[in-house]
Amino acid sequence: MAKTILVPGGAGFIGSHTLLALKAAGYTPLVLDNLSNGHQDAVLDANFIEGDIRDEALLDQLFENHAIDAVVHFAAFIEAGESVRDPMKFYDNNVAGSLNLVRAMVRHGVRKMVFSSTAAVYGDSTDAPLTEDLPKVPINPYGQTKWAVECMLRDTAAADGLQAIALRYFNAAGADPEGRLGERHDPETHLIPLVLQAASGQRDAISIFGTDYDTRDGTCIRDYIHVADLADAHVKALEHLFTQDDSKVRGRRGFYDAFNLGNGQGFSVREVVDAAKQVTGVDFTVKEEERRPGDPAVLVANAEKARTTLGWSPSIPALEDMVAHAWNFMGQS
Ligand SMILES: NC(=O)c1ccc[n+]([C@@H]2O[C@H](COP(=O)([O-])OP(=O)(O)OC[C@H]3O[C@@H](n4cnc5c(N)ncnc54)[C@H](O)[C@@H]3O)[C@@H](O)[C@H]2O)c1
Ligand SMILES: O=c1ccn([C@@H]2O[C@H](COP(=O)(O)OP(=O)(O)O[C@H]3O[C@H](CO)[C@@H](O)[C@H](O)[C@H]3O)[C@@H](O)[C@H]2O)c(=O)[nH]1
Repeated sequence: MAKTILVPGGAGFIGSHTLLALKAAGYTPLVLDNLSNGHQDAVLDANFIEGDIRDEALLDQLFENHAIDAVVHFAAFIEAGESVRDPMKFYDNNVAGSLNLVRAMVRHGVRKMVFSSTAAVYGDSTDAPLTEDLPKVPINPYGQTKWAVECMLRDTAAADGLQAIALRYFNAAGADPEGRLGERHDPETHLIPLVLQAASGQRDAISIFGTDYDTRDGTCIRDYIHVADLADAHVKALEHLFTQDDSKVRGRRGFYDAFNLGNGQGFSVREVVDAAKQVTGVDFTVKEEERRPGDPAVLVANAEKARTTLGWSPSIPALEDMVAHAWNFMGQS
């Protein structure tokens, strides 16, 4: 029988794309989303429950009524800049929400979780590319909340037999190559969709936040990873969890591991702008502004561990393809 996967945050950008990959791999996803930032119509071909991971009674009801085999947990607030301005909003949703969810899993004997973590846990590291074992020193509350949840999963694995994988995504980008889904954050804060809004005339210009970073052209460098490749990594992570030999788990000992997901290649903000101009053929206005609080200068992944342990490798590594798929989703190509 198909395994049922609870997907909190499945109506969001990465979650909705992952639903397609889960279905294609033969799983039955069940989405739980409070629609604070997601879209119900992004849930294609999966059951949807509107609700909040902080609602203990709802979680109890859900775990009682459905035979859930694993949880793939995307539900969180995601903007690093906003987390600097309103940290408690992030601690409440990301940490208290995840605590409530993990507690419910332990109560109901559901042991397997894949968790959306982030490159932001590494803070302003001078190492590039970043490996998983580097110190976790987030420089914004958002990254801090994600690292707090990772610690909770690690410790709960040791004490209560949870089996958890944290996937540390670098910058999610692109859209479903078949055009069914795309990025619809509102308000949008991410670089690529904003740049494309400038190209399509939906906004007057794009602003570059900071041109005095210690990088090759003074702007921040990020490792952009296609959302379809992230989706695929969740399937691989689940497979890894389902092939763990439970009989070898002594006593209450569980399993916890973390994997970087990126292409291993960094692009500066200016390079992203240039790629968008090339893909769209539009020469839009670019402004230069002050740094945005909470932004590390460089975040580039070493994703070797995900390749060797999970058998994952990106299939759409080119930045131009990510930009083109996002542009296609906007109905512009
Ligand atoms: N977008 C990126 O580049 C990126 C990079 C690294 C990590 N992540 C992480 O990946 C996950 C998904 O990111 P995304 O870009 O798809 O964001 P998103 O905002 O599109 O998706 C998050 C979803 O969670 C839902 N949600 C939020 N709080 C909830 C709650 N309390 N209960 C139920 N549902 C709730 C929202 O409505 C939304 O649908 C997040 O955990 C984020 O921190 C994202
Ligand atoms: O109008 C804009 C928007 C962004 N940027 C810059 O572009 C880069 C990328 O920014 P953005 O697209 O907002 O992504 P990040 O802030 O890097 O964060 C994303 O990527 C992180 C992992 O690296 C995740 O943890 C976060 O959830 C996700 O929002 C940063 O240097 C920004 O300062 C601009 O210059 N102008």
